[in-house]
Amino acid sequence: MTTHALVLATKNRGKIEELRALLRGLDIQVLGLGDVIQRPFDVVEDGATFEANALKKARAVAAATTMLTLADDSGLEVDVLGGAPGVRSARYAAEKATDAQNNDALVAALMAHATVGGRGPYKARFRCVLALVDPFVKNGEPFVVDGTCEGTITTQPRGTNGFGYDPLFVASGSEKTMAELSDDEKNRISHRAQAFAKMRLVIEKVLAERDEAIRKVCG
Ligand SMILES: O=P(O)(O)OP(=O)(O)OP(=O)(O)OC[C@H]1O[C@@H](n2cnc3c(O)ncnc32)[C@H](O)[C@@H]1O
Ligand SMILES: [Mg+2]
Repeated sequence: MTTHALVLATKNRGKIEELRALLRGLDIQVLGLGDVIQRPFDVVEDGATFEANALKKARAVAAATTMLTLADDSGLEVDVLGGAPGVRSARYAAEKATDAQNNDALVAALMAHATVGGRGPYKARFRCVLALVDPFVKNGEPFVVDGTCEGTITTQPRGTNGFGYDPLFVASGSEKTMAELSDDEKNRISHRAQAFAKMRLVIEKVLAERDEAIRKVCG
């Protein structure tokens, strides 16, 4: 029986842990960037959409590794901020900002909004686009899926689980922030889980096709 492998085109530890948990149960070995590329490797995320950035990351890593590659581009959209931080979520406070700095910048932006009469609840959503690139599919198109998790932003951070804006995000139907949920609870409702539910079928199909191709060549 063949063991397939897939590389995750992300440097974000939080995403890696969540994607590994979501991929559990598939007959596939999951590798990180550091397992397959032993040199500095940066992809400039200058796309105008999550989709453009996810595709750019997936294509760059697939080209560098020749491996089946899964990339994630994701972020938070806050309605009263016109959809910001959006594609700039990782660098909302500054280039190379920490999660804490981004959270502080988001609270500051909402406080500034409050001083001109705006008030909560601040409707928001997490969005995730996953792109899968198989560099050996002839004339192949990448597979792209998306997922959304609706909620509101609280200006009082709570919880220590998860990553990014999780301490400020309360999913619809929940009282807790994402950072107060267990890993399993977050992985049942998150934007990443919603996207992965669609991607899972695609990965299963790719693996079945590879099994078939391997059987033909290797018996
Ligand atoms: O590009 P890679 O290497 O994958 O890692 P990154 O952290 O730069 O990832 P993005 O460019 O996709 O930016 C996503 C940002 O959106 C936020 N974000 C995405 N998913 C999140 C989640 O599940 N919980 C909290 N914040 C999240 C968080 O601040 C991330 O840094
Ligand atoms: Mg990034």
